[in-house]
Amino acid sequence: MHRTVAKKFNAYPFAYHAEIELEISTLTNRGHGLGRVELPEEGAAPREGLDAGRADNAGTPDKEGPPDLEPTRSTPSKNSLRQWVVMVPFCLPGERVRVRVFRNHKNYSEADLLKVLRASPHRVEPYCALFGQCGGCQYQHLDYAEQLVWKRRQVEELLQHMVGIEHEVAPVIGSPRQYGYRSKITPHFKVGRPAIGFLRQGTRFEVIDVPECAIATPEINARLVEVRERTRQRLERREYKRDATLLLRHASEGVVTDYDAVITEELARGDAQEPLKLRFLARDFFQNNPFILPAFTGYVREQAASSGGRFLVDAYCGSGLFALSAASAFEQAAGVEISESSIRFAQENAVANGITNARFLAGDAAAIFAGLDFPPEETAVIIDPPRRGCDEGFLGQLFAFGPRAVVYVSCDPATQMRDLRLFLEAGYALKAVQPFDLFPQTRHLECVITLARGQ
Ligand SMILES: C[S@@+](CC[C@H](N)C(=O)[O-])C[C@H]1O[C@@H](n2cnc3c(N)ncnc32)[C@H](O)[C@@H]1O
Repeated sequence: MHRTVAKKFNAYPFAYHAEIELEISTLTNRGHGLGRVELPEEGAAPREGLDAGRADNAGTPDKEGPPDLEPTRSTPSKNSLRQWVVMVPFCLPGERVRVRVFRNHKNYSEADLLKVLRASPHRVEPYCALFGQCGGCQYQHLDYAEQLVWKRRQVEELLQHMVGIEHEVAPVIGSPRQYGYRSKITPHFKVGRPAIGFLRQGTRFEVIDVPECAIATPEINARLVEVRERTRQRLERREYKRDATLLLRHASEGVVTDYDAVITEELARGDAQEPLKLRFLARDFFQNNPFILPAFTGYVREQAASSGGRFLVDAYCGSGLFALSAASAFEQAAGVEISESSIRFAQENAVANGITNARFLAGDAAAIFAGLDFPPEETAVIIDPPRRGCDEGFLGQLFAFGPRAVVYVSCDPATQMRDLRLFLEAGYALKAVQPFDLFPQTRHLECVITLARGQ
């Protein structure tokens, strides 16, 4: 793969493009294979294939930053060898691989996969021809059952490393569809470039052309042909003044491309009721895997309701997904959300679905607690914040209110675990950890944790 050569290459411990062989032992939460090689202690004679000098080879500034999980620090061993971590995308635990180093960091190196010398029994043929080039998917080469095993392990390790506790993590609930599940894609393009697609794996700025996306619904892919052609013609006519992002969103109305379109998602409910019909603006947040939503919302409802509370708060409620799917299990429900358009639709969705015990407030999540007339000891709170997690102001208000139970839904278990520490310090006990795979073939996962206030 061609890389832009710009800044000075740190050539310790490997020369630029040094080729090495190693065993992959685990996956990082970026979905990269991680292996270790033995290095002589600094000061000992360099070994074959290692360049302990500091050559002036140019480096490769276009790779992503350090992994979410710090690799284990190199530790000296008695025989003057030490372990050095090497990260390699697209290879699997148990594999022996030949790789080419493109960057050395202070305590680990990054490398590209050249050859799988001994394959994992879980290696499968990727479905998409662009797998390995496109930054969207990390796991198409790993069989689905094993993807779920590794996602569960990722949550277990985060609990141990970030929270310092061992707690049972339930097996990950998989998606009924493993390809063709995404109901929203947002291809990008850059003015003056022909590619319309997604970021190249490992880069932050380079867009690769993606004519078809294996994880998007077939309906989105059918529409993508026409959307790409129209965009290409407009690019040729120089109609765009700046780089942009297209939207294709699949809902009951079909596939829409207008950010301001009002669209409807139907959510099947297990209790023989009519499906819940949720309307929202195409530009606003809505979960992107509709196939897993009945199991996902059913679990969140059951966790909140089984706490024994009579009242429900849904913080970061969007267009009302959790509040409205759980409202019938409570006397009253209240939702809060910063997007005014989402909250307007949440109110309209309550009326349209004949739900009379739910009310919604537009504002910062922390605003829900002022004037809330629910008794805290009889209230369950669902929280589903953006990737960055909850802010301290919200958590302070939540702890001051002190609900009997909290069901914390997150698409980033690392920020969720950071917040979990604060819940434990505030006297909450961890009751259940249930990951859901809303994002098959990718490193992402959704995790639901249930907390109860200590007696
Ligand atoms: C992960 S989404 C969850 C939405 C909803 N629970 C659902 O599943 O459809 C997070 C939501 O938090 C909202 N949000 C972001 N910052 C917020 C804040 N400070 N206060 C309240 N809502 C916020 C976003 O607009 C978004 O709708």
